[in-house]
Amino acid sequence: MAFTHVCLWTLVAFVLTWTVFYLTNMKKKATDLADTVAEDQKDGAADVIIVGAGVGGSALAYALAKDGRRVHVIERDMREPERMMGEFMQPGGRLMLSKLGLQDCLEDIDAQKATGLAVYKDGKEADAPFPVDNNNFSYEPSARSFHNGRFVQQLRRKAFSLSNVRLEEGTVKSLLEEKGVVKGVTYKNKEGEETTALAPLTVVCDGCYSNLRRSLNDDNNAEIMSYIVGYISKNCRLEEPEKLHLILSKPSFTMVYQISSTDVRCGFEVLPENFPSIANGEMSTFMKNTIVPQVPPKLRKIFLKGIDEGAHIKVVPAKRMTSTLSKKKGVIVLGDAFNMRHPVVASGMMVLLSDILILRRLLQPLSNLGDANKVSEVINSFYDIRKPMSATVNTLGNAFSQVLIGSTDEAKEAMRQGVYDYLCSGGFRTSGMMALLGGMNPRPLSLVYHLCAITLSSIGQLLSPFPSPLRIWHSLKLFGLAMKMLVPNLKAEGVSQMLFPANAAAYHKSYMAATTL
Ligand SMILES: Cc1cc2nc3c(=O)[nH]c(=O)nc-3n(C[C@H](O)[C@H](O)[C@H](O)COP(=O)(O)OP(=O)(O)OC[C@H]3O[C@@H](n4cnc5c(N)ncnc54)[C@H](O)[C@@H]3O)c2cc1C
Repeated sequence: MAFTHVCLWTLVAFVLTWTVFYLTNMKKKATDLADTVAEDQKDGAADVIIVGAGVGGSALAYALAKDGRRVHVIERDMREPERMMGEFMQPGGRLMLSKLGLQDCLEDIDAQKATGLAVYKDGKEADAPFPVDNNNFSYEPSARSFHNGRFVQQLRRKAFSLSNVRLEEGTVKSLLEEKGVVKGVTYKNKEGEETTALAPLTVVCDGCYSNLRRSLNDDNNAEIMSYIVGYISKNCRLEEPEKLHLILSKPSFTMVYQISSTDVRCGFEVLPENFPSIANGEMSTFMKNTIVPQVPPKLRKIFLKGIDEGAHIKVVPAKRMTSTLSKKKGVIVLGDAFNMRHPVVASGMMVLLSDILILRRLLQPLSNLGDANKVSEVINSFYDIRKPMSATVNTLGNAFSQVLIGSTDEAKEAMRQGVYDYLCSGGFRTSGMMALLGGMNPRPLSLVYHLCAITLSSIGQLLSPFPSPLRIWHSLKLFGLAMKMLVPNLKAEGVSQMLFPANAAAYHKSYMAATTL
């Protein structure tokens, strides 16, 4: 009995001692952190830490530094990236670049001018150019295609030419946090030492494979929709290099476009359930037997060139992820770490640049970023103001990607045909869709209008020449499919309030005000 008492009291004493030690230590750490933040601020340390110097991190560093902020960028790899993403800058994205003063980053990288799409389906071909007479779009209405890595290096060079931008090579491991407020990051520097950096504001811009977003959002809704498989055919030039060639092939779309004066990107979408193995040669067979025969003859030679020359085949997941605001203060997540849509609309960089423009504008009135509550207010309004652009592009991307998947279902096929007919019919339909795709008309209401028009014209085609019971059945199915495609996407984007004309006008106005310099 006495022995049990001794043991129990020893255990209680141990727990008490440990608790006191732990609490004292925590308090000391918190005080140390607060002291270091204050000390760092006095020493002229950074106002903002940016994690990642990809498209978003570099562009943001430039924009904030231009406004006089001291920016510390931590990037894990400063070498030129070699990626199969972010190779096409829509006209709307070019406008954003110019508003940020970064338009020259598209120069000296052998970027190619693109005036629109050439769309192919079942042996037919049609052009869908960007509209040239869009009064609402005050910039040259063409896109640029390029090697992503060259563009990223230009952005980095431009940002780091500013004396108040400090670039450091290092890998960020975690966010430093105190009572729900992010104070900085821990990272491994180039020498391999674990160290910390502190600033009143941390921007997480670490891309689509972001580790940090998980520590900020419980709601990690990133979903892999499919895979994009691609390679580069070298030393060749397309007959029409100024068009992005989109083939409505099966199982899904194929794309071919010039990314430099001598290089052509060839790529296609594969659905996760039928992914051929690259290692055992199934992919090569799939490309040669399934994809190549569907590539129009005028593009086929170039498409085959890369395969025959053993070009390196890359596979990138096509993800979608709706944006979620972090509840923590002192931190903003941007770019692919924040929001993703299907890459078929080639618009991730455009949405990101539009976000940077808005954020920079909203932060400008704050003389210092130390007031976490004020910064949080900015982040909340940023989330609303970005909607016209982000919701339009995200909904378009996710809906478009579902329509482009080939199917044996008659209703689905009618919708796919309907998209081709509508996009390629010329006039108002083509210019309307291409203005949305090019980011020249960031209005969700216009998108809903065009998607409803596509649905109705597809139903009209299905019912003609007369509405038999089977045709009526397929039409009802098509209508159901369209709703299933549109409603969840709109709901996920939270744009229902934007669909009321009065609200839509107000949202559009605040978006335009925030992106006008
Ligand atoms: C297949 C595909 C094709 C696409 N094509 C297009 C297109 O044609 N046009 C278009 O506009 N958009 C396209 N996108 C989307 C576009 O590429 C992205 O939206 C854009 O690159 C996102 O930029 P970012 O700055 O968020 O990320 P990134 O440009 O990926 O930059 C992230 C940076 O963070 C660094 N980093 C990551 N983790 C850490 C860490 N822990 N510490 C330090 N640094 C870190 C990385 O090294 C990288 O430099 C495509 C996407 C996919 C998947």
